[in-house]
Amino acid sequence: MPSTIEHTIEPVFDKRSRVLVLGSIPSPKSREQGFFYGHPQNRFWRALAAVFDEPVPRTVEDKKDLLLRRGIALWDVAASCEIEGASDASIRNVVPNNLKLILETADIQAVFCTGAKAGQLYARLCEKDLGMPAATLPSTSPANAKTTLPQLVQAYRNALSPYTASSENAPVLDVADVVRLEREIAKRGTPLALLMERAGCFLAHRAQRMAEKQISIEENALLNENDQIMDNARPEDRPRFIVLCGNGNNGGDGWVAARDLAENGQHVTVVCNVMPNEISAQPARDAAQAAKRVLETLPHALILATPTQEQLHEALSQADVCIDALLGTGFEGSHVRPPFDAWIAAANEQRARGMLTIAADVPSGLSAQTGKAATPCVKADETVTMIVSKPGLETPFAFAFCGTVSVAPLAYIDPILDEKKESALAKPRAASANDRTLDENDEKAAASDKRTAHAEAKRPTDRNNEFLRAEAEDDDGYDPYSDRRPEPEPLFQRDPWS
Ligand SMILES: NC(=O)C1=CN([C@@H]2O[C@H](COP(=O)(O)OP(=O)(O)OC[C@H]3O[C@@H](n4cnc5c(N)ncnc54)[C@H](OP(=O)(O)O)[C@@H]3O)[C@@H](O)[C@H]2O)[C@@H](O)CC1
Ligand SMILES: [K+]
Repeated sequence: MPSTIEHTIEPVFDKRSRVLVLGSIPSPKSREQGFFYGHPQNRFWRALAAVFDEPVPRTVEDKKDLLLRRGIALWDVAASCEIEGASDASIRNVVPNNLKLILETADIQAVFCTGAKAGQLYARLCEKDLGMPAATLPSTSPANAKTTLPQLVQAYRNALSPYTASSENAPVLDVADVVRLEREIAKRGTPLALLMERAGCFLAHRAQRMAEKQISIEENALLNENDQIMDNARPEDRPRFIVLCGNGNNGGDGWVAARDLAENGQHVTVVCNVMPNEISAQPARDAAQAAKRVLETLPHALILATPTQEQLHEALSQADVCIDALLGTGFEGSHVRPPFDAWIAAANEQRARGMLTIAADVPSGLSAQTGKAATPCVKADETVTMIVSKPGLETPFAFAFCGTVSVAPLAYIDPILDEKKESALAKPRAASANDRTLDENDEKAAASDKRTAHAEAKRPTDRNNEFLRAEAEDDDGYDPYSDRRPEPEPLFQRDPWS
């Protein structure tokens, strides 16, 4: 029997939205959850996350954050209709939503419908009024079995990418400003604990992607139907992850990443110097305690506390991918103190033997502010830096330690940055990167831009790409990815622009 239903979920949009994505009407499961595409088998959120190479958002807050960060407005065509269950084919007597509400606020440049029914309804009831045609994308519903997840991802990527925001344009902020920014984000409703949860999940996501490359899984097998990456691999063939966790909040990111990897069925060893209840930094202590409780229940997870040098070497020698979460923006000094100095040396040795390393926020031992490397300093293949980039990661020689730098967009910061423009919170990532930033010292900013542009030009995006590797070689043939000490050693104190 058809029943009449009213749409009660608020649309998601703001003045920065550039593309409008419309379904027909929320399914019973979505109505129950109070948010769009809520059925666990619906592939909308998995496809969207894959388009932007992000972890799949889990909560309504994560989903809203992703949409706003990427400039996507989300609603449905119907404000009310008659429908049988979740069957689009049974939809009758549709009263459309007032979509003009969104167009009055945002400069929408394209409209997409998530399935044929929504497309037909839009064309019949909304197109004339709005003066914009809509393109129809394949439905993400499990009922649309003929379209696989990789096909969905491709279709949504092609459609959305020209209009949506990329994290490559994220600004560069001084470490002190990042701390202020984090507090401001928390004040506006995303607590530090949630930022850490997202940071850890981003790290886990990138580490899994790195492992996929490492074990050469076919590109088109990366996203299988269940999005359980590498799920088809036999347990003994799965990659092994090691997570080096420090005693501060950088370590907290590592504990969350370890928990997330283990929950995804991966083999994980956490190496730590203190147990979670001894961590004084918050939110790291709570996050690490929660992670420990989960890890202890999983047979493929191991916690190695205060290991001997032999135990550490043994654990590293079995790892395919290492997450370095020892020291982040709180690191100080020209030397890393024991025992982390020995841990870093051991991790770098193992990397030279083929283990891949991914650094949380900044390679441990590298100053996020100046780019100066301490003794010793982690050499990473990739650095996942949180929220925004930091000046130290943009210095000319930092990429010898950072590898590829990617920004994990943990929160929707554009409104904050725009408001803080006048107070000179942000400065641009590259000379042309964006125009919403100011600096109190124009000369300093210009020098920083020049260095940034230089670093951008020199940073290889793929260490396996021979051309990029060749370009990354300095004049003396120094390859930053090798473990040979450069001759002459590039000193961070020496400003190549002076
Ligand atoms: N705030 C947030 O909500 C979020 C924060 N986030 C994350 O937090 C990170 C910043 O965390 P943080 O400020 O706790 O500092 P952190 O980098 O862990 O370092 C402190 C530790 O380093 C140690 N240490 C220092 N110098 C040393 C040396 N020479 N040699 C050896 N050890 C040394 C110091 O030791 P201590 O001086 O206490 O003995 C202390 O234990 C940031 O990078 C990001 O990853 C994200 O999750 C987003 C949400
Ligand atoms: K780190």
